[in-house]
Amino acid sequence: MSDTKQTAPGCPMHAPAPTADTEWHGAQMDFSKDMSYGDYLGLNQILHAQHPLSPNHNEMLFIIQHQTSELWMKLMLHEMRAVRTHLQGGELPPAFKMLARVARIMDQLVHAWDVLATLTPPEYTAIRPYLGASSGFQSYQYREIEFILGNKNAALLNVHASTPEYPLLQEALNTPSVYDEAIRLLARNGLPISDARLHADVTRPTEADESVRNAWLEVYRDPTRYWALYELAEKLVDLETAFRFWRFRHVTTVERVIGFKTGTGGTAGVSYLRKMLDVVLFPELFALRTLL
Ligand code: HEM
Ligand SMILES: N[C@@H](CC(=O)c1ccccc1NC=O)C(=O)O
Repeated sequence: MSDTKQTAPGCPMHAPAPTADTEWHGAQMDFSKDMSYGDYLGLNQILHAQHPLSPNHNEMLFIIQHQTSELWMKLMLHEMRAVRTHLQGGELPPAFKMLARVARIMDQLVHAWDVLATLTPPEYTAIRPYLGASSGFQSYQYREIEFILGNKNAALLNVHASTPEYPLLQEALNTPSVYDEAIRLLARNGLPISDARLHADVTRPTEADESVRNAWLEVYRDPTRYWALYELAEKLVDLETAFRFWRFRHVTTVERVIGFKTGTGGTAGVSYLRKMLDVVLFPELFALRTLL
């Protein structure tokens, strides 16, 4: 490990390591040969990846807000891919554990907007010209999250054409969503699902299906008989609810900061983001509530 250790010259956070005879409550002090905290976590890469382009003080907040969001998104994807595999295998307890974690990560991202909301319009206006045409619209991890939850849109792949992420996103588009797998599980548990739904084009966004709604309705009318499916449904509702809050905080924060300006990504801005509030990921799980 020692030959991979790097130093950051001139950085006060990375002063020379203390000598081996320095003692503090028995703690190991010399990591010239052993893997340290920073080595394990790759902090040299992470903490040297903030490169403000403007002279404005507040750009650091903007950068770190997005970088931390992307890290949490990475974990969400890691968990959701595993959820999908567990649903395929009918292993519900581990899937529940992971779905609960994903919903809490989404909650974390919802609350993170409180930090960014301290960025005022004049502060952001000082940064915005330096952003060029870059925009969260180009976040490939966000797009993969949308895809894995079933909000597929092949046209949006074009943003990533000729990037290393393109094949990954293409695969995400072509792979059944977590919700598709939940519906297959309903069918495997003897609940009648239409052939049209079971063989629906997985590259298209989820469309409400009557047989799926009726299947979930049966689950909700007899929870004790279908307890695991009932729990799965509620976990999915938790996740969609948290996602809706995220979208809402995004659009309200954007309106607060840039008003109705056109987005750097080329969309109309707030009116585009408001349209996205109408997206329903798991339509039947919400539709059935009116019927109970
Ligand atoms: C001051 C802060 C922010 C502003 C003014 C802002 C503005 C916008 C605008 C106007 C759009 C529409 C696309 C465009 O034309 O650019 C957008 C999309 C997007 N933003 Fe932000 N945003 C902010 C912060 C964030 C943060 C912190 C994230 C977290 C990663 C984020 C993630 C996204 C994503 C994923 C999209 C695409 C949404 C979709 O297509 O449904 N944004 N943003
Ligand atoms: N679309 C934003 C720019 C923006 O927010 C942004 C730019 C670069 C990196 C991340 C961003 N955040 C989310 O869209 C705007 O129109 O001001």
